[in-house]
Amino acid sequence: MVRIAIIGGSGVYDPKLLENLREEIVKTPYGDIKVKIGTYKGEEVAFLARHGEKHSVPPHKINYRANIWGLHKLGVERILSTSAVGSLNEAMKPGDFVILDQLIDFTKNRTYTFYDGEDAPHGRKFVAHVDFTDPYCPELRDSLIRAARELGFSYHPRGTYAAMEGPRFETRAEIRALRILGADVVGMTQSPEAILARELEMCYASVAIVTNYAAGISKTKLTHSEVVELMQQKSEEIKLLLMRAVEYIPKIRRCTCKDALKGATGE
Ligand SMILES: O=P(O)(O)O[C@H]1O[C@H](CO)[C@@H](O)[C@H]1O
Ligand SMILES: Nc1nc2[nH]cnc2c(=O)[nH]1
Repeated sequence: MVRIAIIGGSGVYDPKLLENLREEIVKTPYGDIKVKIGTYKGEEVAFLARHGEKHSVPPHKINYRANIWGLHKLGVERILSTSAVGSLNEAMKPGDFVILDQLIDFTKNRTYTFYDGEDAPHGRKFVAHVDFTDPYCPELRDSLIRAARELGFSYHPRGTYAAMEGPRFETRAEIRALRILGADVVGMTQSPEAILARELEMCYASVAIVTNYAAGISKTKLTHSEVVELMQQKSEEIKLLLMRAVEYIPKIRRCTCKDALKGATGE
């Protein structure tokens, strides 16, 4: 059973961090996913490229439900992910790591749940309203924070991520509004990825990498190539951070993520 997975976002397409790699196609009610499975210090770890290995899938077209359902089917309990973000907070500068602790969802046209009642294409045909007060697993966040601190990286132990529909970048006015609402960084993929993991009682955390200042703050035009270029510059640090964090993930889950459905279905 693979207990830990890494979801690589923009700029993180191959699991060069793992050894003895094999590829598995996992069938799910939402479609099949392709997962690479390898080992790191004897621990089996699954790797999934969020946008596909060639970044062919835009953020609003990602099959988030197949991805998360497929990892759950493999036995994954803990998911670490990367997110390339724009920063609205001067203190969070390009190249910084932000261990997200909060999320505000402004996406518009995604599929946000597995619990579609009678329409659900699997046996979980019940209604469920899960608690999402704290969207990220405290134990995984602690593992990422400890790793970033020990590696001496420039990091922020918490940050609020505004999830935008994309695939365009934001207007000046949208960023002005998001700052008023308390967002620190902005991206396009944390919703529904984080909520779907919680709905299957999996632990989830994301390390955001600031690739640019957001629209209206940046002095230059926003480009995806700038995002990928900075992610490539940071690829070694990202690999070190993720692997050190994997080592620090507690073997026993004492967080409440594993009980997310308790009380959620009204039973
Ligand atoms: O969130 P990840 O997958 O890192 O991707 C980020 O990079 C792309 C924008 O350049 C968007 O998809 C945004 O969400
Ligand atoms: N939505 C959004 N996603 C990003 N990913 C990297 N930079 C940005 C940005 O400025 N806005």
